This record gives sequence, C-alpha cells and structure tokens, in this order.
Amino acid sequence: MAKVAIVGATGKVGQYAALSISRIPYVNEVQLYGRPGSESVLDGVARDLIDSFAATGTDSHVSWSCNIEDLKGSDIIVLTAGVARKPDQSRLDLAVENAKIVADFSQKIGRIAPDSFLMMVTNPVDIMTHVALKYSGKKPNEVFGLGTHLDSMRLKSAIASFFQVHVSEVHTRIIGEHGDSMVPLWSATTIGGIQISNLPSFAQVPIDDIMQQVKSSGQKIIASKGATVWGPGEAIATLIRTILGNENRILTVSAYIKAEVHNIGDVCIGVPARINRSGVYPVPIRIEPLEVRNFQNSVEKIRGITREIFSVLENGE
Ligand SMILES: NC(=O)c1ccc[n+]([C@@H]2O[C@H](COP(=O)([O-])OP(=O)(O)OC[C@H]3O[C@@H](n4cnc5c(N)ncnc54)[C@H](O)[C@@H]3O)[C@@H](O)[C@H]2O)c1
Ligand SMILES: O=C(O)C[C@H](O)C(=O)O
Repeated sequence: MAKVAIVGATGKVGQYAALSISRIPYVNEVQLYGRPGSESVLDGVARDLIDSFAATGTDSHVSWSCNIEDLKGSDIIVLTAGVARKPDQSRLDLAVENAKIVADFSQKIGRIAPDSFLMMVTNPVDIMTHVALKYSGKKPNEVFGLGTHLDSMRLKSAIASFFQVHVSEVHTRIIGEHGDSMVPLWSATTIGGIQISNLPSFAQVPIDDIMQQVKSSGQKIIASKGATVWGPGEAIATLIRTILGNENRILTVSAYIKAEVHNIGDVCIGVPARINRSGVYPVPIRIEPLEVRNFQNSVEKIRGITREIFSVLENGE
C-alpha cells in the first residue's frame, strides 16, 4: 500500500487529482499539502473527499498539512503547485515564475522524501520536469511529467470519433513538447490493430484539423471554464496506478532521455516509457524520417528554453 501526496492540493487540478488518486486500490493514504494560510481550504477539501468515500466504498486515509516535512514517507509526490496560464498565454509564459516554485519544492522534496517518485504537472511541464530532476537530486527514472500522455488521450478520442470506433480500439501517441511542437506518431497509430495508413479511409482523415484541435484543446477549455481538470486529473491517476500496480504499461510521459529516440537526448520531453514499481524507463524507438525531424525540432526548442531557465535559476534574471 502507498502514500501519495499532492503539493498544490488547494488548486483545481490538485483537488480533482486527490479524488482520482484516492480511488486507486493500491493507495491507502492521500496527503494534501498546501501553503501556510491554506489550512481552512485543505480541511474542506479533505472533508469533501472523505464524504465521497461512503458512496464509492473507498478505504483510504486522507491527511492534510502545511508543513512540508510531513511529505516524509510518501511513495509518490504529485506537484501541481504554481501558476496556470490565462487563455491568451502560452504554457511557456509561465516558465520563469513556475521554475522558481518547482526548484524550491524539488530541493525540499529531495531531502524530505528521497525515496519517493516525483511527478510533475505544473506547466510548462517538460521544462519543469527537468528542473525537478536537477533540483531534487533524484534519479532520472524517479522523476517524470504529465506531458503528451494527455495530448495522446485527446488524439485518441478524436481518431475514435472520426472512425466511429470505441476509444479502446485506437492506439496512438504524441511525443515531444506538451505544447505547439508536439509530434503525432502516425507510424505508431493503429485502429483495431491495423496500421492507420493501411485503412482506405485514412486519406479522408483531416490530419491538420485534428492536430489543431489537440493542440488548442487546453487553451479552449481554459477560455471557457477556467481550467482543464478532469482530463489531467484522470491522466495523473492512470500514471500513478501504473507505477503502484507494477503494470509495465508503455505510456508517453515527460522523461529524461539520453539517446533512446534516434540518439537525440539530454532533455526531458514526452516519449514512450515503460512504467512499473521501479520507475519510468524510456523505450528505445525508431520512427519515420519526418517524425524524427519534427521530434528533433521539438527537443531543440525545449532544450534551449530549459537551459535559459537553468541560467535564470542559477544567476537570477
Ligand atoms: N501537465 C498538464 O497536463 C497540466 C494539466 C493541467 C494543469 N497543469 C498545470 O498545473 C498547474 C496548476 O493548475 P491549476 O489549474 O490547478 O491552478 P490553480 O491556480 O487552481 O492552483 C494552483 C495551485 O498552486 C499553488 N501555488 C500557486 N503559487 C504558488 C507558490 N508561489 N508557492 C506554492 N504554491 C503555489 C496554489 O496555492 C494552488 O494550490 C498550472 O501550472 C497548470 O498549467 C498542467
Ligand atoms: O493547457 C493548459 O495550460 C493546461 C494543460 O497543459 C492541458 O493541456 O490541459
């Protein structure tokens, strides 16, 4: 059984993640962490969560704290703390402000919970995952981010809807940045086990429209209801269940790569990774030449901004 802590638990994503995580059978403690001053909100979130357990039969202990030392003993810490973008902002606009928050928490988490996994949700998530890796002092397989797994879910829904098939019949993934330079892998997309380009109707798929829909999904939801919550909240729970259940599923997460994708590396970015109780392991893959070029561009973009952010953190602005 495991303790999962959420840092940023008073926020929109943190609160829904608490609910989705509490329903994972391997979790026996959900800890809600918030900044000093957020005691009353945390208490309310905990009580509301516990009320739901009677309906779902969930048997989990809920605790809350504003004392960072209480993260000790966590098996997984989910970091959702930080600012969220406004509809007219890019996720990258949040990089400097959130990097300072993430670096500070990661340093503390590295000391207080050296054996925990650290899952990054705060945006821009690929860069924040690298900040967390560096400042926590944890191993690369212990630090990962919710990146293009969410985009892959969105693409999967769009393809299922176009072909009018159940989502479980669609396998696809998006790699690269959780942002504009994301790369759909059509070469790794199947419907009912058939490679998508072998289906005659593939010629009618409005690929550009679908990718535009996937890329703008977060921004559209933020513009209309203020935040994306249920998509990311469920994705967070899937990743945690995969680790705690030692499931060895291959999911696309932001992880540190060295050379797994055509020798491109030294960056944290969305890649397929085998995930189990020992951590997150990027899978060596070979993809089509155009996909390699697009992935290389995405990596260069994220690696460049990550370096700038490291320099800001080290030298100040
Ligand atoms: N990776 C993804 O797929 C994904 C999905 C959704 C949201 N996000 C990101 O998650 C983050 C949270 O989103 P949200 O909608 O829950 O936002 P929110 O504003 O509702 O919550 C933010 C949380 O961070 C805390 N926080 C803010 N500034 C802080 C600081 N300086 N120090 C400590 N804690 C601080 C707040 O107290 C709150 O708990 C954002 O960066 C957002 O972009 C990422
Ligand atoms: O779009 C955002 O800012 C939130 C998140 O990254 C998402 O894709 O839902």
